Amino acid sequence: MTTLYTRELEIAQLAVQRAAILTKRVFHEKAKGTVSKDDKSPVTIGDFGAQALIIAALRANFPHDAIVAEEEAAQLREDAGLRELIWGLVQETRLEDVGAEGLLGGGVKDVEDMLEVIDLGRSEGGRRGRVWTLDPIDGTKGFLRGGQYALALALLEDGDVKVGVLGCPNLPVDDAAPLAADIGSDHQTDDEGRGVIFSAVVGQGATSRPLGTGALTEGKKISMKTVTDMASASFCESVEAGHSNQSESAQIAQRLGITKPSVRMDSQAKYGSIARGAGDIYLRLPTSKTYQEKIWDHAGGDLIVREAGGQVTDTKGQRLDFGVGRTLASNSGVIAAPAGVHGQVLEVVQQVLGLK
Ligand SMILES: Nc1ncnc2c1ncn2[C@@H]1O[C@H](COP(=O)(O)OS(=O)(=O)O)[C@@H](OP(=O)(O)O)[C@H]1O
Ligand SMILES: [Mg+2]
Ligand SMILES: [Mg+2]
Ligand SMILES: [Mg+2]
Repeated sequence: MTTLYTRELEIAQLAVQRAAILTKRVFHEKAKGTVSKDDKSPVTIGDFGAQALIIAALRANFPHDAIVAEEEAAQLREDAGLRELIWGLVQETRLEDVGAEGLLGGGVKDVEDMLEVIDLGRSEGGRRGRVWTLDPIDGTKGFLRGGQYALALALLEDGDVKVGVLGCPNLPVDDAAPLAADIGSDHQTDDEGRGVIFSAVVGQGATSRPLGTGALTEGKKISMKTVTDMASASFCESVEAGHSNQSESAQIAQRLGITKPSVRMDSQAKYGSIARGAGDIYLRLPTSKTYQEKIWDHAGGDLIVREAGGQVTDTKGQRLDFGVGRTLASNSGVIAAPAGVHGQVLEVVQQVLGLK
């Protein structure tokens, strides 16, 4: 009998939900109006705090699993003020539901233990065994401007994504809500109707549910839209021009006959948005030969899109390979689209990039 990953999914979702309580609090109390990620910036506090809370839950429940996470504690070891600030937040953050909080177990003993917990995320990853990958705040720029960001957690087994969870505090709960660009939208004063967790287990489909503050509420199956007419399709890409080549994506859209402008959004909220049919295609085109994408920026989204009826490859048409270490060293770019049109999109991407 195959493993159902029921417990992994539940713990991952609750851990993400709890950490989102911290990131939202940090945003409301500290982040408004801040624009950069300097040493003491709110996003730094949110990054470390969320990483500590999520890894503490993984340590208590799955003590033998390896973890590949974005942040490491070195900076905190140097800075007592920052360390104490984060420790205060970590201690105070609890799920409202006592049973749900109890399921997460363990906890963090003291400041030193918090640093150790953060550094449990330093695994090199690889092809063997169970490896969790975590981005405590994906889309740091989005977080700071009150736009899209995600708490991203996934479980790999022998290099394959088995469980993916994306907590998106600023996306609409409603799967049918229209896709909105990050820039120019003002989410900063309005939490109502926002906050969603996307999740998927391999072979079991993808789900969305409201991002609450207590026990998990019931999930709904999500699926990608079937694209029958490219003229009305929509595509998402990064906000930052340095993260994806936007002049090439514009040419690709034009050749495909897509008439709408791209929706530019930070973070893996892009994967969640196309998985629930709010958008159709996610393009991330390499901007430099040297930057290697990180596994925590894609693992959860990759599984959620594939389980919702999509295909995810790089620009060479190869599946993303999460088993080569902390980066996607053998891939280049990302093309995520409904299975029915992925081949057509890939073809045009390869023409425009001169790959064929
Ligand atoms: N040069 C370069 N090229 C490609 N990707 C890069 C690059 N530099 C950073 N990153 C990673 O991009 C993550 C954010 O991706 P997004 O798609 O959200 O980008 S954007 O913020 O919307 O522009 C971002 O994740 P976070 O650090 O978690 O925000 C980075 O891991
Ligand atoms: Mg990231
Ligand atoms: Mg991050
Ligand atoms: Mg970062």
